[in-house]
Amino acid sequence: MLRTIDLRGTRPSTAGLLALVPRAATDVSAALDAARSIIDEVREHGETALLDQAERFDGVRPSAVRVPADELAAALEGLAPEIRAAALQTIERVRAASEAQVPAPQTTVLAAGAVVEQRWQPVARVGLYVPGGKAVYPSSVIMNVVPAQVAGVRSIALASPAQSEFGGRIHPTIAGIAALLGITEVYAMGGAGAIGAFAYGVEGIGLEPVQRVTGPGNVFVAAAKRVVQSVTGIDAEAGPTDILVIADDSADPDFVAADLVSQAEHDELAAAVLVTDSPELAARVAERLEARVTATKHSARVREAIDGVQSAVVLVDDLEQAADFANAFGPEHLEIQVRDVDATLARIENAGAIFVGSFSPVSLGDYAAGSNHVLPTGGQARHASGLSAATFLRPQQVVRYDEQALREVAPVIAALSTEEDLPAHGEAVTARFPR
Ligand SMILES: NC(=O)c1ccc[n+]([C@@H]2O[C@H](COP(=O)([O-])OP(=O)(O)OC[C@H]3O[C@@H](n4cnc5c(N)ncnc54)[C@H](O)[C@@H]3O)[C@@H](O)[C@H]2O)c1
Ligand SMILES: N[C@H](CO)Cc1c[nH]c[nH+]1
Ligand SMILES: [Zn+2]
Repeated sequence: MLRTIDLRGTRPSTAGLLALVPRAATDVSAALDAARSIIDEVREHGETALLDQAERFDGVRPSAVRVPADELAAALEGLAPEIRAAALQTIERVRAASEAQVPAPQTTVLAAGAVVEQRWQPVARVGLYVPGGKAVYPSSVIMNVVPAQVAGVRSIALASPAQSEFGGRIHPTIAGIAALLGITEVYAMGGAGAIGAFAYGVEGIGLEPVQRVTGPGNVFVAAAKRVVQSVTGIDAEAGPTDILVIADDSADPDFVAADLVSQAEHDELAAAVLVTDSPELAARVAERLEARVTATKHSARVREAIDGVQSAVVLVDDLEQAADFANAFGPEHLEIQVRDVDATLARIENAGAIFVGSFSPVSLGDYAAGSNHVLPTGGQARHASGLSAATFLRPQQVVRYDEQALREVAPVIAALSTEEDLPAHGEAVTARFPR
């Protein structure tokens, strides 16, 4: 069960807190070498490597990596009505929230005839990863595709691992929801190989390199995204899930336990952390946790995650210290279940997504809140953010000066170019004003 980190009576510095933050023993950096060699195989041997890797890691050899159009059409046709309806509702909510993430273009007039515009340009082509190992993630199709479409990305490719249960095809619900969203370029490939295929392209199957790879995945997927960052953009390292709950004695211990188990269910490497100023609450959560871990379907996986070094109950003196710890941890998901939620919320700087109050569990955000569930893990939320329409957009500056506006600023350019000993820069301006 959860180990205890007792911070009561201490006031560690940020560096001190960072050293105490629980993290999995197998992290992204530990998976880098494996990811790199898997990517190299794909660069060298293309589709054959992807088929070999499916056989090796997914236990099945697909007949081809590219998913044929008729398979997508059949999957769309075969979507169960309740799944189709749930997907459509999620799509509608995620689309509405994603539209609000598109920044407005700006025009700044610095003087008469001197204008700097800022426009938001979508990346041209993206590769979206949808996990499918220990669990399959049709919801991640929506979380990837919708913001890319809202941003105006022209070319979208999607990948998910081959499933042995379906003879090497991708999971039919993933195929069906991709088709529902109008995606036609889909590949049965998983893990680091899929990320490498997106980054470098695969000749022979028409897979052209992408400019950005996004989507969640296990530690190998996250490591592969780190490896390919020099050739393609990524969203964030959205690897093995974590949840951190800040709770005081007003929280319902069963709600807290249920939420910790819900995210531990993803992966043995998932982190479940409770931070509380109430030892009584900690004890009651531990009781409920034991009952829930024993009863839940994926009990062995959940127990391994909860028992892992990455999971803990952290005892603090007060909720200010709880917020300091959360900021050092940089959780993917932060839940705040305390009496005065806004006071704690105001102290939070770092989190992928924040779930406030007793009736906003992480599972809500996983499927139906309208927020995006692809979020930075492993402390990356200290500097990165979750997937959004903005992930697929780049600000570009457009400079528009007329003759008079350039003439007015010419002495500034002359002074600075002379100071930098780059006189040709100044001459490019004076050439325009010979007299
Ligand atoms: N942070 C987020 O936004 C977010 C969202 C959803 C899920 N997740 C995480 O995504 C992950 C999903 O993992 P999954 O395993 O179910 O699916 P996955 O698709 O991420 O991983 C399966 C693939 O991993 C590769 N693989 C498996 N074993 C390997 C090995 N020993 N060496 C090299 N490669 C190997 C294979 O290529 C396989 O196809 C979980 O960790 C979950 O927590 C994160
Ligand atoms: N909790 C995951 C994000 O870390 C997302 C997810 C998808 N399905 C279930 N959960
Ligand atoms: Zn989840």
